Amino acid sequence: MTEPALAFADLTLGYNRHPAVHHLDGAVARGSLTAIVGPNGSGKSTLMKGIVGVLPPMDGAVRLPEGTRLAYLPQQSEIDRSFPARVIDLVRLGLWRRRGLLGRYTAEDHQRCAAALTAVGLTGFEERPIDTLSGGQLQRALFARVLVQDADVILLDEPFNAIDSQTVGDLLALIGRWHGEGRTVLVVVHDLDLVRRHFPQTLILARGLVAWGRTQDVLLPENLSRARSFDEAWSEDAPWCEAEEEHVHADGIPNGHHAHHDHAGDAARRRGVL
Ligand SMILES: Nc1ncnc2c1ncn2[C@@H]1O[C@H](COP(=O)(O)OP(=O)(O)OP(=O)(O)O)[C@@H](O)[C@H]1O
Repeated sequence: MTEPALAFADLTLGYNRHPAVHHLDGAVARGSLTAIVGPNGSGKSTLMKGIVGVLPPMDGAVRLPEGTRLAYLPQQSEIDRSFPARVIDLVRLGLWRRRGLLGRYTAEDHQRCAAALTAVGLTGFEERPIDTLSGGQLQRALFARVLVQDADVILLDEPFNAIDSQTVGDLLALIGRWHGEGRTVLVVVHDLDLVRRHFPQTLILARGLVAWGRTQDVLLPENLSRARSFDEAWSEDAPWCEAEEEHVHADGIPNGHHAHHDHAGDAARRRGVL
């Protein structure tokens, strides 16, 4: 079997010792195109941040082959648009691993950025300040940055949120192109019709893993209702549970977060939800 593009080994991620993604195991095949779906607050963005490494694991690990080049687009709400940058500056950021932030750009770099802007339909927007772009135009510029990055693994967090249908179609075409080039792409998506039409693989998350595999095998009513019932079970104010037997290390010492498991995950598990 070829080495996967990335793998999760009993991965638990969270904030202030509150787990938000629990005990995730599995591998993402090289060159696969996967939709990550789940209700609000189910841990999708948290998983993305864990893969990129901006959020270190509370337990377990994300395994990436040495030298993997990652590109990550956070949700638009996390992007600082007030920064005084032009579209071309934003796109050139995709070159920073090769050139450094103050690096001199080569003729090839200029050509690469121009080609990326053409590919996203933003030729002529080079000098535009990013705070003057529409949501769809900003998303196109961010996709141009991803194009320039030339990454092996591409992570996109809700790239179609509040975007007009023409732009959604253009961005989907770019995602299809990356998939055709053998890159591994993971995309957080809310629109299940869109997932069915464009994503061969789906991972359903509800803090724990609900289902993961071929989209037609995974996007089933029973899995979706299991994921939705997580939503109903979740309460920020719920009391926490004690450590669980199966998560005690071989040396008998509980994992850091297990002593304070959140109630929602356990309530859901008791109901056969997770
Ligand atoms: N910086 C943070 N500090 C504390 N808790 C956080 C932080 N970010 C997210 N959380 C919590 O972690 C849980 C998972 O959030 P996450 O953003 O990963 O969900 P999501 O599935 O991406 O949701 P949505 O579909 O609404 O974007 C939520 O309960 C959220 O409140």
